Amino acid sequence: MNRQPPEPAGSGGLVIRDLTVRYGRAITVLRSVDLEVAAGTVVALMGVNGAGKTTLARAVTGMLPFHSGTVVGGDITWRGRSLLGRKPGQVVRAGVSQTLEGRRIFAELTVDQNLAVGGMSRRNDQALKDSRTRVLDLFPKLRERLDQRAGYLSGGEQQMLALGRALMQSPELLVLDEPSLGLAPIIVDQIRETIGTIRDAGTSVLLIEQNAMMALAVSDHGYILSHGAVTKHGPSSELLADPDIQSFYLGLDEAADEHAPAGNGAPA
Ligand SMILES: Nc1ncnc2c1ncn2[C@@H]1O[C@H](COP(=O)(O)OP(=O)(O)OP(=O)(O)O)[C@@H](O)[C@H]1O
Repeated sequence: MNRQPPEPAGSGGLVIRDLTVRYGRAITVLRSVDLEVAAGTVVALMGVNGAGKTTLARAVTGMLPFHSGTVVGGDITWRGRSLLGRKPGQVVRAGVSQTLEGRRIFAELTVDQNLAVGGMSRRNDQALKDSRTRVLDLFPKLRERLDQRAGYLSGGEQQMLALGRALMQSPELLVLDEPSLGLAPIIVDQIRETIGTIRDAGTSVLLIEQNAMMALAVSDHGYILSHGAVTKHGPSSELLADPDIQSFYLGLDEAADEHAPAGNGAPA
């Protein structure tokens, strides 16, 4: 496994600086967020429901306008160039793909057709074929079910298909929104291992997760988002040892539930 210290993101990775995002005219959801994903690393973004994790993913992937969201301050650069104002297709062509929260696959299409849709913006047939082979090597279960309707796959297989579809673009950065959501622990372990494999093959990952244990186990660096602001960040090994994070996010303190603030009140 590649555990070299990450290079500074600089021009090689994703750099988010002072990002403020609003929905409509009045709802400010992200406040002056700074975050980096250096090339070749997995970065975990964690936080409770409503902290703003998905909003950050939308800002990166050009999806905010579909949700009446606007970047009102700061910048997001990828390989040294701003992503602000780019449409989702342009972001994908720049090398950034994403999976959406809740495993959104096309249930009526077959596994193979879902993968084909994932590779649609690739013009080169050979590149498409190579991507498909790489994805099926990574997920042998999908190869066995190529002609099956995606809606009949198990939850874990659907998540693998969602990941595989995003990988059809051979992205340099993959943004994963809660890949462990609703999955059994054994499947979560498989997804975690797959994320490590994807990173080792050279794709950086921004992993959005409420499952902090899983996220910190596979990531190099982690960020905690609370009420739209980054309240803590550091190497994942250090966050795993942090008493606040252990008690609130990892459930390692039996009293955590009693002391946990209500709603979105994660420790600052
Ligand atoms: N289109 C929208 N219009 C107005 N408010 C929104 C919109 N989308 C999200 N929000 C609000 O923004 C806040 C952050 O939501 P977001 O989905 O980014 O959080 P999250 O950390 O991803 O939560 P979860 O883990 O539950 O998905 C929430 O209060 C949510 O209600």
